[in-house]
Amino acid sequence: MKFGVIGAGQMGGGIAQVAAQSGFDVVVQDVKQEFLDRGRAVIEKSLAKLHEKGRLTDTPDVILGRMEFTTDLNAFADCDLVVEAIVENEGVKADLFRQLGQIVKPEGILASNTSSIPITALASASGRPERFIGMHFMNPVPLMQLVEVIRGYSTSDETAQFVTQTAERMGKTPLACNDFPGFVSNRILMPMLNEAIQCVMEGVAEPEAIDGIMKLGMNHPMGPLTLADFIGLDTCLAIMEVLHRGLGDDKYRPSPLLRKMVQAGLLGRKSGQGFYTY
Ligand SMILES: CC(=O)CC(=O)SCCNC(=O)CCNC(=O)[C@H](O)C(C)(C)COP(=O)(O)OP(=O)(O)OC[C@H]1O[C@@H](n2cnc3c(N)ncnc32)[C@H](O)[C@@H]1OP(=O)(O)O
Ligand SMILES: NC(=O)C1=CN([C@@H]2O[C@H](COP(=O)(O)OP(=O)(O)OC[C@H]3O[C@@H](n4cnc5c(N)ncnc54)[C@H](OP(=O)(O)O)[C@@H]3O)[C@@H](O)[C@H]2O)C=CC1
Repeated sequence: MKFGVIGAGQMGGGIAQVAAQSGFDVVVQDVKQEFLDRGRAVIEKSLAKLHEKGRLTDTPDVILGRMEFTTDLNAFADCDLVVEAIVENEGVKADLFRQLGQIVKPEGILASNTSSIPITALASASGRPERFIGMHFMNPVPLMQLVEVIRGYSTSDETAQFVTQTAERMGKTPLACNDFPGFVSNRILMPMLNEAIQCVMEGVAEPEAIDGIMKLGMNHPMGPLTLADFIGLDTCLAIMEVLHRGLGDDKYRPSPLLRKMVQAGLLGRKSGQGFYTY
């Protein structure tokens, strides 16, 4: 199978890596060569770590040999499945899917790794809504078990079955849900992270204490502020805005502190500064 990935950021890189580990031929595209180089370096580091622990069936060189990195969208023409993992912005994603719908062979399936944006709207932009679906991996992709599979209004049974089987071939556990803002994962997770940020703003406790309380008290592997930094505060804000707008309830209002930090360029781990310094 030929597997396409758009975006070589933390999610796109992880999805491409796991697809190549699973034996697929993978094409990864991003808008600039420097993003591809950065993405490839992260993949190499992750593969080295997994190899060292004996968790790969092939060597890192063999896996990397299945991967092609390009800035050209036309490289997706003969892909069987293309998963998009670019910035969490509906307009930007819809523009991309408008182009992809013209480029990828008609029988090819298009999927979005969006955290929250309506799959049905992106499916319409692609011009092939029956062969369009949400394939939502979790971060960090090489370590996390879940793929949330989200059917749009017109997604066909064949498309849902193909993507479910592909997720299984990638060693993941696919779980299905319907197309509502934030799906299941982020409808439940993101208000908790937003509330933790609100606690910082209101001076309820220091970030370290908030994280410590949730780690030690609830056995969460990462505290909510560490996790928000890990996901990216820009992505967290974009998801809260989709929940707020899409569900029309003020309980999803993004914390003003979250908004201010994004405006200040404090995006978490990827910018070197968020609730913590990296
Ligand atoms: C926003 C959305 O739309 C949806 C989302 O994805 S929300 C985010 C979902 N993800 C989470 O909630 C993640 C929560 N965190 C965790 O589950 C865990 O902290 C974790 C799995 C990330 C790491 O596990 P851990 O045992 O706590 O930490 P850590 O010891 O640092 O990592 C374990 C090992 O994996 C390695 N590792 C970490 N990331 C890796 C990667 N991408 N590839 C390979 N190895 C990796 C670490 O280097 C470490 O190796 P050593 O044992 O040799 O030191
Ligand atoms: N972070 C997370 O924990 C998770 C995120 N997601 C979703 O995955 C998607 C990607 O997130 P994430 O990997 O964290 O983001 P990143 O910022 O790490 O990566 C996004 C990548 O896409 C590139 N990009 C931006 N616009 C375009 C475009 N028009 N065409 C091609 N590439 C483009 C970015 O380049 P540039 O650097 O120029 O912006 C960057 O390399 C989002 O939809 C997000 O909601 C899903 C699950 C978990």
